[in-house]
Amino acid sequence: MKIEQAYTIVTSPGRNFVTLKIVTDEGVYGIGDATLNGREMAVMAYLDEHVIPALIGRDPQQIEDIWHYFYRGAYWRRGPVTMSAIAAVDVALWDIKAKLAGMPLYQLLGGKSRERVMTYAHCTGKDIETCLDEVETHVKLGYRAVRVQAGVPGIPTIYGVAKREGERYEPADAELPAEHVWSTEKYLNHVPKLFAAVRERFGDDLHVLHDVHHRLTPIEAARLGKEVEPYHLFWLEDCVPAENQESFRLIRQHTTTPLAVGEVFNSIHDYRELLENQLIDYIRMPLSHGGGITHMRRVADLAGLYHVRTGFHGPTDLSPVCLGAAIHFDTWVPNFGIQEHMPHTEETDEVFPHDFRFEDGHFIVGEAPGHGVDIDEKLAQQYPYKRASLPVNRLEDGTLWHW
Ligand SMILES: O=C(O)C(=O)C[C@H](O)[C@H](O)CO
Ligand SMILES: [Mg+2]
Repeated sequence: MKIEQAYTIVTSPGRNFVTLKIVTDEGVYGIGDATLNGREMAVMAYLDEHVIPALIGRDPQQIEDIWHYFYRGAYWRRGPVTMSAIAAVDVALWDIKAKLAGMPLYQLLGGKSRERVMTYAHCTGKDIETCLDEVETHVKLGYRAVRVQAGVPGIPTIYGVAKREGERYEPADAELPAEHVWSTEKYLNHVPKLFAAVRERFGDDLHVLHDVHHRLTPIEAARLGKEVEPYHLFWLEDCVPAENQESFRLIRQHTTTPLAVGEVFNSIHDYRELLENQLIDYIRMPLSHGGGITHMRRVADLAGLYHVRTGFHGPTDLSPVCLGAAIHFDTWVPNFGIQEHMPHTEETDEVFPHDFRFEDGHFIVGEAPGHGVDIDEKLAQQYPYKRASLPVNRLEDGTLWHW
């Protein structure tokens, strides 16, 4: 069997997505998500120019060899563009292999470790009250876990909170990066009040999560982790930028609040010190940025040695193809923790028909052979690419900060 054709498809049904389709000489095909929010065209060019020409003619069943061919063979290892391109190939090839086997992907990975996949919803509001009302709505929808992000007095625009009430939150909202203002002091003084209010209104059973989105220094993160301990968070996410893995030692020494890290990671090496020194509790790297299933399996196994569980990134900037593959992975992986769920628009769901379903706060994996997600290429053409950039943050004095 040979790969006869492979091509990228860019579509924007509400936001941009890049998809790789690989077709075999026997007519079986697979698809992988190659979306890298705000840098879509870089991955597309990498695939079109450097990967696809070298894929044609290869045996699609040799997933492992193809992975190493593009990882080692590039010479320039790692990085989000390279690893997203490799991930798209890898997920498409696992899709093909599972279709050839006539099995849903989770069976090929080793079968079910659970019947359903617990998800967490995004609950946001311009202030604490509005955010709590959002929590109530999501609890009524069946969610057992919620991520809470509320506006902070004195900070005009904040990560996770839509600009206008009733609007969906989508951070890549302008052709060129919007400039936001950040104040660590205002944030740190305000955010513990949010968790106190959530516990006061919803009691102890609800899992409560929060995303700091890389904005603190280690000592500030240590303070926050310590202050929110009484509210028993499920996790505190990305409390500092994580290039310096060693910095988590300081945070860890001060707090028992569980830590989740890695949505911007793309390699097992980004995690090595964090895991081996037991500095975190959840890994977040998504399949579509981290080299696909082949690589993520290794990261999850390494994490398992240190009692660390998965909590895959799942915002709308990962396409339903990534989400569908993640739900198979979540259904199989022994050290599963939770799956992020930020619903796609109806238009996106129409472009990417899928067989996973959402029920009572959980995803239920589908039984179709493969990863169960397809792309309607004709419909995809109706939504042309539109350049969209993530914002940047500046401190109140104008200093460029982490967004
Ligand atoms: O979903 C999350 O936890 C995020 O932090 C979402 C990111 O801001 C988003 O993926 C950026 O593209
Ligand atoms: Mg995040």
